[in-house]
Amino acid sequence: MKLDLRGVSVGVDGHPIVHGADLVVDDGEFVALVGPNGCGKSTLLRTIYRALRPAAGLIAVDGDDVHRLPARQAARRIAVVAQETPADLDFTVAEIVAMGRTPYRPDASADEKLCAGALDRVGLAHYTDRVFATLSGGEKQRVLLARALAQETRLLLLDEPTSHLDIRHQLELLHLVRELGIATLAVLHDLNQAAAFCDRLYVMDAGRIVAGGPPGEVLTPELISRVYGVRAVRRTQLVFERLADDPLTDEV
Ligand SMILES: Nc1ncnc2c1ncn2[C@@H]1O[C@H](COP(=O)(O)OP(=O)(O)OP(=O)(O)O)[C@@H](O)[C@H]1O
Repeated sequence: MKLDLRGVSVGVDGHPIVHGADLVVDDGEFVALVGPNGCGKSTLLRTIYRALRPAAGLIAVDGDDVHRLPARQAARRIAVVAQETPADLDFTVAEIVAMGRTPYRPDASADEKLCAGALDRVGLAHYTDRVFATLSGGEKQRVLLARALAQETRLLLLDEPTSHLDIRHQLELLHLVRELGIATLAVLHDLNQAAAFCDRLYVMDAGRIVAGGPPGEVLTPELISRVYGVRAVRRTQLVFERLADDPLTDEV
């Protein structure tokens, strides 16, 4: 599954927000989209998952224009964890995750197994009967990732997927996404995390993509200073890793 954006411009309510964005996510790649608040990251992502239409340019998934695909076909190709959580309806966690199966012909027992597996992967297997509205922000975010996983697409879009998560769950989520091995485009704010987990990243500034490539090449102090208006300095500080990544722990 390949995502390919060519010259995508987007306006909202008559205001031009994104200008001529070129962006590619290859099969199996984990790509981050970073940039200052208000630069247009969510607007671009929303255009990829069809919440907005581009004013110009083409968004292709495996060569097909996503905005011309029937809704069900698009939903079989693209799963989304959006920034805004859905209205706090009275659905249970199981019902929310099962929504990921909507694009497919129902198969009760297979669907149930898939959804249970997806919830297990985000560490919420025991939450099936909880009412979604009663969950914490971080739990909601993980349930919505489970719904996206249950959708079994080859392309995953994530808008600030770690914003409500504590440091352990941030690492778990990023690790999980990387392990999925499916094409993923994620809006991230933490540049160190983006550099640690992503194959490549794109930097947006004022509606334009101003850089793209492997983190080590793109995230130079010069670029960070120009785009974010801060100085980037290498200093020793606490670095967080999953316990499972710790070689000492592995030996135990
Ligand atoms: N309806 C609208 N009318 C005018 N401007 C809008 C409208 N919707 C969004 N914008 C503007 O578009 C710009 C891009 O917003 P967007 O949410 O895409 O940014 P972002 O990069 O995702 O920001 P953040 O990091 O803060 O989430 C912002 O300046 C926002 O105020």
